[in-house]
Amino acid sequence: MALLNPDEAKRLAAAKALELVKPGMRLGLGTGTTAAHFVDLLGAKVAEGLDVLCVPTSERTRTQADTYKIPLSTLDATPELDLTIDGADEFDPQLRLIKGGGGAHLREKMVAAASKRMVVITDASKAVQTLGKFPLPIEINVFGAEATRLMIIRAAAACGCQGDVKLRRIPSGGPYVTDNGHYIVDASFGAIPDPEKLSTALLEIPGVIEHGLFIGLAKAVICAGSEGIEIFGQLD
Ligand SMILES: O=C[C@H](O)[C@H](O)[C@H](O)COP(=O)(O)O
Repeated sequence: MALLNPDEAKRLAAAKALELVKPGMRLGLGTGTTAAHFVDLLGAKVAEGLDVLCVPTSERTRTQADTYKIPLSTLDATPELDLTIDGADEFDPQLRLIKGGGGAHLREKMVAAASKRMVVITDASKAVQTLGKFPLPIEINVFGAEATRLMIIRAAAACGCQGDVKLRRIPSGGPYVTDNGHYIVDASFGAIPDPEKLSTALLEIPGVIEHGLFIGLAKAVICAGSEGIEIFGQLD
């Protein structure tokens, strides 16, 4: 196989994930550049007559899926899903993830948790031994955002995590606002020695809505590198 660039690798992983989709399935659609390849490929199948019902994890994905006329639902109307396909910012050997680089991790986690299976699609650059090189996104309430940020710093330090915790901003300088109307802080810890402990500690902070650590949710990772596909975990 010819060497793949990262975007070709993402598309290859998305194409492999498409093989898991069967007629009649209720699907969760992830967010991000890798998930967008999956939506493209799924859209082509829907145009050929594939019958699926999908719940998007962001307004961006909803808009993209709409352009293909992919039948869409909500987690309220379709609260139980068969399969979610989504990207990730990092994954480790235990299939723990960091997600939320695109700000969608709250809906992504809710949709993944409502699914029988979550399968992650990535390029090889996302594989790590220890999570944390990618800044951990933490969605927080707008009210008292600075107080919450300081509590996050203290709670993280007690879990062995230190580093900048910064409010995410848009290019014009204002705070980034999620689809849910919240802010995000990005925590540059470098390494997260105990993701389970950090997860619990963060969720105990009243202003924290949801963080981007996905633990025990991904059943498999389809990882495409310059030489082809590697599967971690169980695809079915
Ligand atoms: O909020 C965004 C999501 O968690 C994405 O799935 C994640 O950031 C990976 O995105 P990409 O496929 O663009 O690297």
